[in-house]
Amino acid sequence: MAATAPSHATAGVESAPAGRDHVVVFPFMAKGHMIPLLDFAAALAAHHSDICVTLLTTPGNLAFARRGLPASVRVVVIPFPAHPQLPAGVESTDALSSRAVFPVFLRATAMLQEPFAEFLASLPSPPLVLVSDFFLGFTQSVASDAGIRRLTFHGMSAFSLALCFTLATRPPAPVEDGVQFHVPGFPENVKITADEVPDAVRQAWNTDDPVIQFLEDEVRHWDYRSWGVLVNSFAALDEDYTTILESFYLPGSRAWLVGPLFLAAGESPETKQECDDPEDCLPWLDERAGRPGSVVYVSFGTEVHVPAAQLDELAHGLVESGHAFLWGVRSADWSPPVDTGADGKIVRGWVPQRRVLSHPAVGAFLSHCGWNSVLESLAARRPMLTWPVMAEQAANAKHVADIVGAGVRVGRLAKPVSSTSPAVVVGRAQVAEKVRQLMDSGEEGRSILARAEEVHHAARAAVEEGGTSRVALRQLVEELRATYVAVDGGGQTAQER
Ligand SMILES: O=c1ccn([C@@H]2O[C@H](COP(=O)(O)OP(=O)(O)O[C@H]3O[C@H](CO)[C@@H](O)[C@H](O)[C@H]3O)[C@@H](O)[C@H]2O)c(=O)[nH]1
Repeated sequence: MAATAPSHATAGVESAPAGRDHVVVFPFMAKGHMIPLLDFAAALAAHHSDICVTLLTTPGNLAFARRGLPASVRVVVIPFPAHPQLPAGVESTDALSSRAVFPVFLRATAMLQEPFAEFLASLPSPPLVLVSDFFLGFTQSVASDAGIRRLTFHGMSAFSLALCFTLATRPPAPVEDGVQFHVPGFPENVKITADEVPDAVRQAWNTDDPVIQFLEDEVRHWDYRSWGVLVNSFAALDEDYTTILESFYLPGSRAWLVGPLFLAAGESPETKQECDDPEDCLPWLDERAGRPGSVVYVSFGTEVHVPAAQLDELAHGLVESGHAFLWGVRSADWSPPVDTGADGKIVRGWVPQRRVLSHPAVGAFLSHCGWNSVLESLAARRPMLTWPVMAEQAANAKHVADIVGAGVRVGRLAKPVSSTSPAVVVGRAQVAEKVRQLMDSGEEGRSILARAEEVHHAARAAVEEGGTSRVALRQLVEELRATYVAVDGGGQTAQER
């Protein structure tokens, strides 16, 4: 690799990092993938101050990245590739006009290979490790060529990831809708239905969707060759699935459960002051602080597009439930068909979700079950109303509601099952009933709350001194350091597997 005219710029501290004390983190440009890796960078900097952490991102993501990081993490910016089908300035999936543009976005991010290679070539010595998202599969080949080990990150739980890998390689015999089946290698009591199988896996069985092809190539060719896999979860929630997960990687590779990463990161002076609350959600909740646990927080994350007909039913259902709600809606052109009253707040902009969830006025989270939302909700002792839509969210809902017992199921897919069929709509009566089931302090609601409380304590314990995640982070650094050797003449590190 030639190190001529590198096309990257450093924003932050300028010190030239030495290999053995340097970790490079490269997140995919989607909020649900970026946030946990920002937290990983912050956690590493907080607990291993002798390591220099460099976060790699693109210009359009710089401000968001910087806001989530302590000043000690160095940020390097590489240009986002121009793609004829992608409007200039769209550098994160939450800015995509629809899910249909996602394949184009993936192709654009694959073009980051060259500036990424230039960046690595400009380093004085190979870093201790590269931590990069599986969507950036090219990072494996570039790092490998440069004699650098790569730790892959998927954003998912060990449960969902192990499920994806197992079912992708061992499809079950056809089963009817709603019939539960056992997944090879999983504990006997864990059974799932066909519609809980993650989208990418189900589609891979019978379509040639371009996104699925991309993901399959990423995993088969690159991901399984990683030195290990970083998981934003913790042993009490996910240890039953780590052995299955590890079996897909090269012998000796480990799944490192070092989360919840936002708790492991803690709050630096910079991130503590930074609270992006453009819609004044927190003051609105403060007004309801006298009624602890009375508000349902509603959000479908940063990727899901919910059809207007479904949003209408949800609005009616929330009002009919009689409970207060705070709802972050992504669709700019949708208006509620019903007067939501003073106790129903709908916001369009960014919600400071973690702070909202830990606010005393909030009692539950109606969520699409993105993995970050699951962790944030349970860590804040908030039980969940699960409403998965896409990706591995139905598996996460299974995990929360049936395996952990900290949630009530509201519905499943709000999206059309095919391009010609109408969206599946969960009716208002069902929404209202499920909200009341959890919020009306019946016996079931109390036992679900108790489970959320247990997960909250386990999550905190995991990241404290001596906790499973804190120990795993230390072991990860120790093992990387113990096996670090500079590049040999053939461009391979001795420890490369
Ligand atoms: O207004 C908002 C919206 C989101 N968030 C944060 O954004 C993240 C959203 O992540 P997540 O809940 O995981 O949802 P998605 O953005 O939908 O996540 C994608 O990535 C996840 C991790 O791989 C997957 O589990 C999901 O299925 C996939 O849709 C969380 O940290 C939220 O706290 C906010 O703080 N404010």
